[in-house]
Amino acid sequence: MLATEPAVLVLEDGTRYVGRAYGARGRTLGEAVFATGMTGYQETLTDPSYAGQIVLQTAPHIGNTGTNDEDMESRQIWVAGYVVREPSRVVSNFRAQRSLDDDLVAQGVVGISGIDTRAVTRHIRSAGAMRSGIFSGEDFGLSDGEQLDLVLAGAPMKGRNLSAEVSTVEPYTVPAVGEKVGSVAVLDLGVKKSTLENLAARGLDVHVLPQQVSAQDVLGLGVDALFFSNGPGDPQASGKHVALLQETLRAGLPYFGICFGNQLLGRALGLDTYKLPFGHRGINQPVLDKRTGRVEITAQNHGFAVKAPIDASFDSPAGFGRVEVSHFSLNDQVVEGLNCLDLNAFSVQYHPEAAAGPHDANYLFDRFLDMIRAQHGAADPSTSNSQENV
Ligand SMILES: NC(=O)CC[C@H](N)C(=O)O
Repeated sequence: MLATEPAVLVLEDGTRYVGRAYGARGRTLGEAVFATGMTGYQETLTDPSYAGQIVLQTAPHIGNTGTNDEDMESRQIWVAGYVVREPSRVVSNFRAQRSLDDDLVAQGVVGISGIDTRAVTRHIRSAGAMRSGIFSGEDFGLSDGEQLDLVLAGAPMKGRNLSAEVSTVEPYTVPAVGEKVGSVAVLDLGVKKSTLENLAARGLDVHVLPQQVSAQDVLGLGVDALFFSNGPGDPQASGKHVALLQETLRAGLPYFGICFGNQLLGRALGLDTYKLPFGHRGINQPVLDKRTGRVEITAQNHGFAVKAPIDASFDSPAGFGRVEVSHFSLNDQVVEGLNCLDLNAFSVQYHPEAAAGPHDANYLFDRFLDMIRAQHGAADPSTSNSQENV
């Protein structure tokens, strides 16, 4: 049943959008961001990278296919709040187990419906990402000024470290599927299930580690490579993960990173990261692979980016040899991938696991596997390129 109770979305610049209560009642605070995917709302909601964010869906009709246990990208919904135009009145799909509204209520996620999310998106695109709040139930009765004060008291995304909130508490292993090729340590900064499945499907034993482990813990596992996952928060606030990565790179451990893992490789190499005006979130973002000249249509979800020249290779300011931007966005030339020319390390800012989204970039997992295989094949790793140039 759709609610007729009122709710309001308040942005930090004082803009207010009145709609209807959706999901749990109460109040919630977070950075307002828009996602343009026409599909994949369950994967979006359960992507830990959205922790601390109130997500607006530009697709006007949400919830049509309900939710199920298989499409969870992690153990729960992570968005701080959810803004939609029109929740589906019926759930219609053979895989549906519950309605989206059931999940939002059960997990205490405050939402709002009846909002012209495309209008809010246009506002955010010109004014920039902002702190925001959704108020329903008793909190709808607070005065406009009280609601705005609460929004302004909320934590800005810039400078925020959220890794400990989303990471696994205990390490666990996802076994290789089929013939085992090697093993990889995954630092869980908010990892998605489909990433782990993509790694395991390539014959890798996947050792998922809590975010607070040390470089010694990682190196002590004797794995063939290290992977840093996607995740919420500002890469500038993740100094200890950057230091860990620098140490394992110096030890010659091959590395692949996705999204947050791309930003942290950038910082480990001595590059800066910065906050984008309103981020890239959607499943049709065009990226150029400079190596092949091919355009990939990619799934993206990032609010920060690495600062680096996109046209020519350069020296890593932190002394890790030559580096090149491997991929960049064809919408705004933002860095979308890094490749170390003197180390076995690369990363992308977008999502080759693409859940939901196109599979154009899935080859990157194969590239990682090739890197691990090559490392296995090296007669003596201590004389490989990766050691000489660090
Ligand atoms: N999906 C991600 O890993 C996001 C990385 C980072 N939190 C950002 O917003 O840019």
